[in-house]
Amino acid sequence: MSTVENLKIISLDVKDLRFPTSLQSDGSDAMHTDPDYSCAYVTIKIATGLEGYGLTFTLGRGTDIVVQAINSLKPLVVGQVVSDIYKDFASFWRSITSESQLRWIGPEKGVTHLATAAIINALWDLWAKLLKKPVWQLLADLEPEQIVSCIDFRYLSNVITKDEALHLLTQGKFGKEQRMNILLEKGYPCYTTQAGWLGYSDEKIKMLAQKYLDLGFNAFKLKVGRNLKEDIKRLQLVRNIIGWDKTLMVDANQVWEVQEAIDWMKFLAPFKPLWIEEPTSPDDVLGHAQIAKALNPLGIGVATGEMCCNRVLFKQFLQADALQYCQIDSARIGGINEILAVYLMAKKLGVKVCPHAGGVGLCEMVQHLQMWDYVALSGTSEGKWVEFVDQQHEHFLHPAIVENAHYRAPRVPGYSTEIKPEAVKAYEYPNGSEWEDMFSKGIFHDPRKDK
Ligand SMILES: C[C@H](O)[C@@H](O)CC(=O)C(=O)O
Ligand SMILES: [Mg+2]
Repeated sequence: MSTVENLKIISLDVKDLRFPTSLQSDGSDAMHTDPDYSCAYVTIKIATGLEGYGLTFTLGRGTDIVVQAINSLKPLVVGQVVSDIYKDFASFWRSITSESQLRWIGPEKGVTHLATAAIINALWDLWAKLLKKPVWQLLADLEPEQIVSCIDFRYLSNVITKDEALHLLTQGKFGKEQRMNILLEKGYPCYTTQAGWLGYSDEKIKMLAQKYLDLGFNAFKLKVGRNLKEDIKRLQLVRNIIGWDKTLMVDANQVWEVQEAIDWMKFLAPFKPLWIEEPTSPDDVLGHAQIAKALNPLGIGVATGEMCCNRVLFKQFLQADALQYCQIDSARIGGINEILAVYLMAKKLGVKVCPHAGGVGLCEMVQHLQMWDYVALSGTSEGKWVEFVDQQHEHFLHPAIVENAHYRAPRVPGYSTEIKPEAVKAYEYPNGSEWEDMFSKGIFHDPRKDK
């Protein structure tokens, strides 16, 4: 810790970055038909000039609102001494999430929590750079007491206490070195959603399924939920290509009623999906539990988490057997500190964590978390994957690297969150050069004209 003593945060800057993914229907699903993958991108600078980068993922419109929320939290960050934050990270995290007036517009959910995630992610990037380690290794090297000191256990004690967390983390130390070596050699398994976006033509789906099969992928996720006949046709198309020995997942992105989800999935069951993801409202714990119970005899699990608003809701999903695959998302809840709590609860209750990724920077970040889990907590990658989508990585200075359907363990210090300055200039909304160009060609409406 000595190298980070007395360093003050001197600035926090945030930018609205948007990529025009809706043009090709990249990222489309039954609920989100035209996403422009975007992010609120935070830069935190300390007195030495070192910068930490963090972001939260958005779908285009609304990113400006997250930017505003980040600016509202800024006074709580600028002027802080980083060593004070990292010595008692849980207290700092609580100061951000429980600010007595701002919390009214959350608390710990929605826009304010996305803003928290971007700031907290930047602070982890900074910490890892100060210690010259990738985040996964920083986490793996922290003593159990230090990990626990990052977590706000408020509202969790009926499922996990600090002492239980310490016990799980201490157990996780056995075999850590060996697992680190395996990770460095083999990487961590991933599945892809690249072939599955709902707005893609059948030809494109077939071409991409074949491409990723040839690249060594053995697990594929398809979007469903708009039209049952279409779903059946597409699942058949993809099964024809990948065969029956590969894993298939399906994702409805919250479009169904509870009974509708059960009925629809009975028709998709012959295609042997491993899980149905987000079958209904992301807040409906008991609805998910009902779906999970009904689909269990068909061998289909329930996956959710990418829109689970905080650790408390994750707790209830886990308590109620409402999910079999816990999909933490690196930018939805309040950054690494809160996600650590979810991993610990999932470990205690024996639920597999298969992180959501794919959106801008999500693959870059979440690979670190799952690698830490493998090395220092659950100790296994059996039956687990991190999602992978091959989009927007070219804009990152140190992008996620996938080879043979495995994420390579990042070696560069930080959280892999730094976006190239030229990409920031081109895609800042609405004044970036790419946006100016698209507005001038009439490809998108220029919002500045509405003012
Ligand atoms: C709108 C997003 O692309 C969403 O469809 C992503 C998602 O649900 C997933 O990757 O899973
Ligand atoms: Mg999903």
